[in-house]
Amino acid sequence: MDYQKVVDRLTRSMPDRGKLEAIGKAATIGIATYIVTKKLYDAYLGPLYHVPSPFYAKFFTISKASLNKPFGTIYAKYMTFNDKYGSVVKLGPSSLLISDKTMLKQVLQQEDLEKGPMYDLLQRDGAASLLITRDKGMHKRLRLLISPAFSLEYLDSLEEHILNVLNNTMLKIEGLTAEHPQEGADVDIWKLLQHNALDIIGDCAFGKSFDTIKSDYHPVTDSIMMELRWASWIIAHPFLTKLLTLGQPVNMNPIIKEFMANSINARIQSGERRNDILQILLDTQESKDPEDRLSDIAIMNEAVMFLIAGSETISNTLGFAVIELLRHPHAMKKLQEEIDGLDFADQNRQLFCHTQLKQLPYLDAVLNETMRINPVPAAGLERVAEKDFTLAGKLHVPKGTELICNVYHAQMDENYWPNACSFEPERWLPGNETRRDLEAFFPFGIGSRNCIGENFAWMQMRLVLATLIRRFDLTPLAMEMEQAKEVRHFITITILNNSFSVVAHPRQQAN
Ligand code: HEM
Repeated sequence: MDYQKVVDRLTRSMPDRGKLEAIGKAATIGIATYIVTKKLYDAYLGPLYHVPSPFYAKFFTISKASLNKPFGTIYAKYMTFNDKYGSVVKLGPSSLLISDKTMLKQVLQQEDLEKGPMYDLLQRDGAASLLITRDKGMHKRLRLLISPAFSLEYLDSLEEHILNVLNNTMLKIEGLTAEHPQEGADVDIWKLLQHNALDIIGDCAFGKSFDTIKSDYHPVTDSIMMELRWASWIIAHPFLTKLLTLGQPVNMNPIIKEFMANSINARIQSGERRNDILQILLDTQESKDPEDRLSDIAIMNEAVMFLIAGSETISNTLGFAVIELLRHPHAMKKLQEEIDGLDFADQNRQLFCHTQLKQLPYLDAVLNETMRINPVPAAGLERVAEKDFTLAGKLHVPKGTELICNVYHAQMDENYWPNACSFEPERWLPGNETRRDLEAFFPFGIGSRNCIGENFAWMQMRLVLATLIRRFDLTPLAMEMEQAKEVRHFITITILNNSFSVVAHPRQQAN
C-alpha cells in the first residue's frame, strides 16, 4: 500500500487546520460550561443543595483516601462531620452521611436500599458473595440457600463444637499461667481470641478445627488482618487499583486461598457429609435450578467471606469487651460476681453451657455496651438509592445518591444514650430504660442485609467471655492499655497493633 497517498487523501478530506481548532475550542468550552453549570446547579439549586456540608463537598465528592480510609480512621472523620453539620451531611453532590436513628431505619430497613458501589471493590477473583453482592435477586437466593445453617435448632447442635475449642483455649492459658505461678503469664489475649474464633468457625462451618490455638502462630490470622487493610486501601483508591490491576479482578490473598482450598478439598476427598455451611455451598453444584449452582470460585469466595466475617467480628468484639472490663474494674467485679453464682455445667472441663448464660443480664449488658461503643460497622453501612425517595418525609433524595449510614454516631448520640461516651453496662439493666434507646442500636445491621450470624455470635461471645472471666484474673499492662486506645476500622473494628496482652492468673474462686 502507498501510505503517502493514503495520508495525502486523508489530509485533503479534512477540514482545514483553522476550522479544526475552532471546533476543538467550541467543544472544550461546551464541556467546561456543562461541568461548571452542573456543579453550580448541584451546589445551589439541586435537590440536595440545602444539605449542610463542607464547602468543597458542594461541588465534588470528598474522596475516602482524603478521609484516611487506608489508615483506618475514616470513622473518626465521619463522627466529626455529623457532630459539626448535623444528622444529614453532604459529602458530595450525590453522597450523604446520615446519623439520625429514624433515617437509618428508613434507609436500611423500610426502603431496604441496595448496597453501595463500595461493595463491588470487595470482590476477589471476580466473584461476589452473600455479604458483598449488590444484586438483590442474587442476595435473596444465596440467603435462602445458606439460612438453614443458621437456624436456632442447628445452632444448638454447634454448642459442643464451640465448647471443644474453648476447652483448648482455656488449657492453653492454663499452661501459660502454670509456667509463671507467682507473677502470672503474659497472654496476648487479642490474638488468642482470634485463634479461638478461627478454630470455632473452622469446626462449625467447615467441619474441621483449624487447630490454630495449638500453634502459637498461624499465618491465616495475620493474613486476614492484611486482607482487611488491603481492602480498605482498595476502597480508598478505586481508580488506582483499576490502573494497577489493568482492570482485571483483584486476586484473593494467596495464604487464605490456599488454606481454604485445603479445607474444601479435604471435605470433598473424605466423602463425608456434614450439615454445615461448607456442605450447603458444595451441594449447590448439584442443584436442579442452574441459577442456584455456585461455581468453584464462588464457593471459595463464599467460604473465605464466612471465615473472615465469622471470626474477626466475634474475636475483636470479645477483645474490646476485655479491654473495657479492664478499664472499668467495677464492671469486671460485677460480671465476675454474676458468673460466680453459677456452677459449671461440665465440672470436669470447667465449662458452662449456653442455657445457663442466656439469662445473665450483666453478661449481656457488658457485651451490648461493648458493641455500642466499639461497633463492627463503625465506618458506616453504605447504600445507594435505586429510585427517588423522600428521607424522613422532608428531604428529596434522587436516584443514584449514595447514603453512608453512620450507625456509630447514632450509638454515641447523647440524645439517645445519656452520658454516651462512658461505658455503662448498667444502662442495659431492667429499670434503666431511659438510659438506652434500642431504636438507635445497630451492631448487627438491620433490614434484609442484617447479620446472618447474629445468634451464632451471641452464643459464642457469651460462652467465651463468661468462661474466661470465671477462670482467670486478668490484670492490665499500662503500655498495652495505652496502645489499645488506637482504634481503627479496616472493614471491621480493631486496634492498631492487632495484639493486646494482659497478665493472667488462675482464679482462686473458680470451682
Ligand atoms: C459480633 C459479631 C458480629 C457482628 C457485630 C456482625 C455485624 C454485621 C453487620 C453490621 C452486618 C451488616 C452489613 C451491612 O449491612 O452492610 C453483617 C452482615 C453479615 N454477617 Fe455479621 N457480624 C458478626 C458475626 C458474624 C458471624 C459469626 C457470621 C457468620 C458465621 C457473620 C456473617 C455475616 C454475613 C454473611 C453477613 C451478610 C448478610 C447479608 O447480606 O445477607 N457475621 N454482620
